[in-house]
Amino acid sequence: MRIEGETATNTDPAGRWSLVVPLKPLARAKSRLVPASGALLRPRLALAFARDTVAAALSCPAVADVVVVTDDTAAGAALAALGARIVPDTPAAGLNAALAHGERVVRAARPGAPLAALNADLPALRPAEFSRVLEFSAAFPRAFVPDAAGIGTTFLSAGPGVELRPAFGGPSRSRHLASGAVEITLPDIDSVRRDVDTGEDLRLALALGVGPFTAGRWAAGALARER
Ligand SMILES: Nc1nc2c(ncn2[C@@H]2O[C@H](COP(=O)(O)OP(=O)(O)OP(=O)(O)O)[C@@H](O)[C@H]2O)c(=O)[nH]1
Ligand SMILES: C=C(OP(=O)(O)O)C(=O)O
Repeated sequence: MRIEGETATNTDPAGRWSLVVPLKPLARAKSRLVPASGALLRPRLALAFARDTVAAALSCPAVADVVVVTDDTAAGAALAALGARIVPDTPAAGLNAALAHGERVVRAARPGAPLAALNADLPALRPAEFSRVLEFSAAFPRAFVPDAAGIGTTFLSAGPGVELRPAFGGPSRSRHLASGAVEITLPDIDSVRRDVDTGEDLRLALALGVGPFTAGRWAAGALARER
């Protein structure tokens, strides 16, 4: 596992992205999913969502690296195995503090790179759709993707040298708009907008087509429920 404190110089002429992915400790993550998943499956699904999100992001040619901000050691190890860099969340001060911390780590390592925050609950994320979002975002100092409900945010970008100023949590779409970030209204980016908070969100993500980790977890859970 790579740890905070490692340094690298930004010699990437292609202007590839660094992503910051926040992940709550699994014991507390995706609490709204319990009615659909049950208490046992919930943390496993939360990790599966993060694995599918990180794997899809890392497979985009425009992504140089993914930094996951988490205090969860087991989740960190699983995501490091996919190629993510893991940064501890301490002192734990909530989602936006975690993103600001990740931003500082990324800027120290790759000061001239574009940077974006990406939520870890996008199990249907498709690399082709996400690549289009990244390409589009590169034209603006700050840009964001509203979630499927049109209330929250799944992605927020900042160009080289631009502060991210994350304002995630609840109705963050209006906050990001008010902060001057450009709302990305590209067609056919459903997989980037499909965050999963509730059982209904999960049903819609499964219909869209989730990645292998979530598909496997959900199938195993269904088998267990049948027994
Ligand atoms: N590192 C870190 N990540 C967080 C924190 N709070 C939320 N996140 C992550 O931020 C993203 C968006 O959060 P939510 O959609 O609210 O996910 P959640 O908090 O697991 O879900 P609920 O328990 O239902 O609120 C997810 O990737 C979460 O794992 C935090 O305090 N620290
Ligand atoms: C974190 C967010 O909201 P939610 O918890 O509803 O996914 C957000 O969209 O900023």
